[in-house]
Amino acid sequence: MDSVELLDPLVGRFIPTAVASVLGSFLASVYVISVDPAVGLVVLACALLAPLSQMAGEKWIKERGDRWTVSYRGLYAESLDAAQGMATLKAFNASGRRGRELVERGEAFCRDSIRLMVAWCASSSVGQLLVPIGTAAAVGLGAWHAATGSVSVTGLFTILMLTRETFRPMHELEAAYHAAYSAIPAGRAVADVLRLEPHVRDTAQAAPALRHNPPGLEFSDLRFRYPTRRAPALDGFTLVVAPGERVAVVGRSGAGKSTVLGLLMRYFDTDKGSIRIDGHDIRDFPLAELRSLVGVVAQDTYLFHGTVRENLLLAKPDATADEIRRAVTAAQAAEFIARLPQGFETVVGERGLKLSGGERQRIAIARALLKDAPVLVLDEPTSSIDAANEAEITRTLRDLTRGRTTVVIAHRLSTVRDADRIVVMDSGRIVESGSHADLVAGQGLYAELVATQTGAQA
Ligand SMILES: Nc1ncnc2c1ncn2[C@@H]1O[C@H](COP(=O)(O)OP(=O)(O)OP(=O)(O)O)[C@@H](O)[C@H]1O
Repeated sequence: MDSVELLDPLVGRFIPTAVASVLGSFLASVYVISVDPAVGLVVLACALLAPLSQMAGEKWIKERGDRWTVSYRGLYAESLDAAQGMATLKAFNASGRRGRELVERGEAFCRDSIRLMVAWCASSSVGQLLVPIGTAAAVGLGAWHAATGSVSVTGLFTILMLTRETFRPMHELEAAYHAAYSAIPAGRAVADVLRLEPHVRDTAQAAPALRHNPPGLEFSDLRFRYPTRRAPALDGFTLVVAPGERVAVVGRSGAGKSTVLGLLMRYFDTDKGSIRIDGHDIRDFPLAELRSLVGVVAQDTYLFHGTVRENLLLAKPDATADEIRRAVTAAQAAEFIARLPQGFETVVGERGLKLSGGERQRIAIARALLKDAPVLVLDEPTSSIDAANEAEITRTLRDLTRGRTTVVIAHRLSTVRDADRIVVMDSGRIVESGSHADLVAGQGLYAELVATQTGAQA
């Protein structure tokens, strides 16, 4: 946003001034040539050399300008980060430390700004010096030619007037360029963003017809590494979920559970392997169609700045008032929404009224109900809910999963016992699979996780 705004002086001021200056200077110096060729050539040479000398320092300015941009963006991002994370910084008594770091960044930014100014001043002062030199030479030569009679008094008067007119636009150009200098690195930053290619290409034209409702899912030998990581997040993940089956995926933190969801939604594409819905590769579905097939109740529900109703309509923009009422009742959200100051019209989310984790989760469930997708992914659905509400929400979720193919990603093993099947992940692949009783009896990783959690709760 900032970079776009910085382009304004370049587009709005520098470019029109540059066109007018070049044209004005050229015409004025051509007229002086017609009056006195020698004087005209001196004026034209100085008029050309002034901007050329500036261009010679361009590389120097560019280097410093690039450093200035990096410094500016870093300071901006870190200041914003510190403001947004103020509660965390205060809780860790780290706000003073972060404040000092920001001051250091600010000082570095100040130094980079001064370096850029110095480069700018040095390169522009050569050009500026050429203006009085050119004017003095033209006036001196013109006066001499008038004294020797080769130029009339009227000609000398014309030379005096037009020499000034040749150099005047140079001053204006200089001022406009100065105002626009930060637009050059900003323009590069904007171009960098415009050149970015999406990770995932939406090339499919029409969605294949589904034979089963709900459809089955097939994850075959998925291998995936986040671009910023060395180790793969998924390494040979294979899982078949039958139509209508409810499969729970468990595993230690970082095992790759949420990555499976990210790949199913095509936030990223797999490096190797494939995901199929009802036998069709997910890349054969247009992205919008694919995402309309999958409902997600995520770990942390994001509420946008808007009313409760607007947040619910995100799932189904044309939902009727009756559909909304039924969804919130089934998600057990009706009661707390009724208690809000303006009910459904209460503004929530950023800068609005904050809701508790459990209330947000109920909204997420209501959204999933409204979306009514045949495939459902519950990503740690009860992680932000207290034990008293957990049983109730778990019951609601069970109703929600009826008649849908469901993948439950869970940390709290108490929430997955009634799944049709539990699969256990470790280092990006499935290492165990079976019912709760089978897995506990197997004395493997699942039994270990259960023992750890039971021990932690005891
Ligand atoms: N956006 C990302 N960029 C880079 N690495 C990531 C990203 N998201 C996850 N990872 C890494 O990929 C691995 C798998 O992460 P993932 O979130 O899938 O695990 P998880 O089993 O869902 O963990 P948790 O239960 O803690 O949510 C981890 O090593 C994690 O650090």
